[in-house]
Amino acid sequence: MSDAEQTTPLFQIHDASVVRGGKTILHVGDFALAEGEHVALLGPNGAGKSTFIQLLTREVFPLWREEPPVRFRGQDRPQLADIKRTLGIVSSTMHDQVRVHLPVMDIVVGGLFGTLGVPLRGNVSERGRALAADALERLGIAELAGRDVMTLSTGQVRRVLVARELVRDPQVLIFDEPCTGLDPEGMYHVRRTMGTLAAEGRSVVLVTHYPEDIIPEIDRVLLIKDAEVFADGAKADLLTSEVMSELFDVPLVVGEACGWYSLRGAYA
Ligand SMILES: Nc1ncnc2c1ncn2[C@@H]1O[C@H](COP(=O)(O)OP(=O)(O)OP(=O)(O)O)[C@@H](O)[C@H]1O
Repeated sequence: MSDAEQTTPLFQIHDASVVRGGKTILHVGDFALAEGEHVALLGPNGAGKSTFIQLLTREVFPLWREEPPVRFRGQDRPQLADIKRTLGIVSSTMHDQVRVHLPVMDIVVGGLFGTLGVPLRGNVSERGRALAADALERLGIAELAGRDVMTLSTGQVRRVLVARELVRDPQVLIFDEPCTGLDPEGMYHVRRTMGTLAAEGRSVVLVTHYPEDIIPEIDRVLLIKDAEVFADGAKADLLTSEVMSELFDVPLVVGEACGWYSLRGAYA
């Protein structure tokens, strides 16, 4: 990689406004994410977090500006295929679609085709199956390969969906509220999975309502409130009782232990 490529951010946003029904649902002044950098987007319901992610994935477009508001690796009109190859996305939307009796191996191999299972005419090479087996192994769920996905717990399905993204070897993993609906065991494993991927050198972009999801590897947090970037900076500066109370508009107390954060209500 040349020096110029190394310093070009993975994503760059400048003066991006997303308008729906005559209302600005997100405005971002300036934001840049470096290659390999991790960030957590935190904020209340309806703040604009998912819209922010959709700006990056080009599922929504900002208002036109003379200077293009969103750039991917310096390009203002990137190929969608390049973005798709670079990003892996784990969200509850995909989880909701897991309603078919298929072996876990087929679900994971399906990631190579962008389908939920292996397409009828899909020709799965030995290498494809080996990639899928390797992804399952790295996430510590190799023993699930032959299981019917419909028989798994919610937490196991979510990790299978991470493996499904990993077969394409994306440099960036976006986790959109990955722990929603999971019990403590499921949360433990999903958070550990995020740590594994961060340690492999991939960017982890996390969208969450809860500081508990922010793994120690993520140092930067982007707080979003009322369709604006409320703050962008170091976790140690922003995950404080004062800032969280202001972000969520209720009195809250932040705790920290061994790089992990927690949030509880400050009841009088
Ligand atoms: N197509 C649309 N038309 C009108 N309003 C929309 C549309 N899409 C999103 N919104 C509104 O934009 C705001 C931001 O939505 P977004 O999904 O980005 O928030 P979020 O922070 O991800 O919320 P949550 O935490 O609840 O998932 C919300 O108030 C939502 O109702």
